[in-house]
Amino acid sequence: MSKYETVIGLEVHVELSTKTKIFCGCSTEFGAPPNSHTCPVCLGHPGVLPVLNKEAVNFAIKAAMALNCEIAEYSKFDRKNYFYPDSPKAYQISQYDQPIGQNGWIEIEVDGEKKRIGITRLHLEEDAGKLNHLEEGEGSLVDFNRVGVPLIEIVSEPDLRSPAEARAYLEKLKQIIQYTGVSDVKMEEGSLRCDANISLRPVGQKEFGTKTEMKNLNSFRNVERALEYEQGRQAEMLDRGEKITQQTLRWLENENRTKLMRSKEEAHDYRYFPEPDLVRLHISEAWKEAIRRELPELPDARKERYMTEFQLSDYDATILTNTKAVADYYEQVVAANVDPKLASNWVITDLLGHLNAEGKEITDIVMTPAHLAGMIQLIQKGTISTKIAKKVFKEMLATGKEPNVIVEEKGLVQISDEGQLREEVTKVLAANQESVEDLKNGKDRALGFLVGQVMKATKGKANPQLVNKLIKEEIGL
Ligand SMILES: Nc1ncnc2c1ncn2[C@@H]1O[C@H](COP(=O)(O)OP(=O)(O)OP(=O)(O)O)[C@@H](O)[C@H]1O
Ligand SMILES: [Mg+2]
Ligand SMILES: [Mg+2]
Repeated sequence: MSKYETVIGLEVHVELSTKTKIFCGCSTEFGAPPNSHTCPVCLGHPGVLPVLNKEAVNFAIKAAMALNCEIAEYSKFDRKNYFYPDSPKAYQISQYDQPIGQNGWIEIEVDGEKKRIGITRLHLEEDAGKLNHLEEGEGSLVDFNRVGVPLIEIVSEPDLRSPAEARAYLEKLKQIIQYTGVSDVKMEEGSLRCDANISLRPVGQKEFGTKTEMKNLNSFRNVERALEYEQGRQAEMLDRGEKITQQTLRWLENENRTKLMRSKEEAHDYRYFPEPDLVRLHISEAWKEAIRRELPELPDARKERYMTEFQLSDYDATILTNTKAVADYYEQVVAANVDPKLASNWVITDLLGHLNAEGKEITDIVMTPAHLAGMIQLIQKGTISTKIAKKVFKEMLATGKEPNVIVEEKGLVQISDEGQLREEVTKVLAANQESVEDLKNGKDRALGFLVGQVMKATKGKANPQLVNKLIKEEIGL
């Protein structure tokens, strides 16, 4: 047992997938040539005025609701002043004392234990530009395409107690946001970013210790690693009797350590003041209701439903509801009147297995849910065996053709004709006398072998149950 307790709070920035920026009509598209999506408003030219993008507000409210936040009746924007080359105005329009959402929570599960993590606030703000640092001494380039892309910042309570909990929180947060559809939450494209705050305190102490904040965390794995590193560094300092100073640190992934960026500023350093160019927002009950009606069923509820409605295990239901796209796909398969458990097996083992191996998303494939459902129906009806179905499945993925067409074209219909199969069985038995003897002497494994031989002889098309029965009949078991 460590003598210190770890305390972690995360700040997560999520880019909203509106078509245009938060205060002007520029496109938010990712990957455009540098500075091609800019205008006098997002570049902060003199005399221009911001116009609030209503969709960004709708998205922020939706996300806040999904995170169980109270939605403000009145919300306003504030200027956060700082100079840095990524910000052409030298201030960021953000929200200070009246954020869109407050007092929310999400539930995480680590090592089978469930825990609620509080969400202090969710506010709207504009993104900054992107700096590209050249070689040492060569300077930096700035790309303002990202300036003014709408962001929500989600600040957690310092409720997390380990790097593993921090990771579980991030995964859950990402999942919920992704379900709401307000962002694509891709950390690798920067549409989800995380700053991690961490402090240690002697076990049993009430007051929190002094925290440090880490930036430049570009994957969930790195968030966890950086927190583990910083937890160790702080513990060693405390062991030596040293004081932690409040600092902002940069995570150096390749060196597996943090580096000082700056000693941390306080809120008053930013000279926050109300944004004079934007009116206060009034979020009426009717507005809230309209958005609440658009909220989809969220991951936890959906998982519970899969367990009760489809009788799936906790494990299967968790995997199927991990992303909304997969859950939707699965449900469309089930809706076409196929056995939910069988559908679950095909989606989890075969479909997700394929996507994993190919590094693809479910939206990238040509096999529709109706096709998969059709194939499972062919198994249920006994038209094809499970073994043949694997071939059909591959073919559906490769060509996007309907299962019936594939079965027809390739002549894959299962042989269930007793006469025809008995002929095959007799041949196989004659050619494998040794196994026949083994089977007579009670070696059951020989049966599997003999069935396998018949399957082979029929190129997998024989109905295995029938072959089983016929072999036993022929041997007289
Ligand atoms: N002693 C502490 N140890 C660990 N985490 C803490 C501690 N105190 C606060 N935190 C966490 O630090 C985060 C502070 O985020 P917040 O956005 O409020 O402030 P900030 O980082 O100072 O502001 P900025 O947005 O300008 O970076 C929260 O997630 C909070 O839970
Ligand atoms: Mg913050
Ligand atoms: Mg911060």
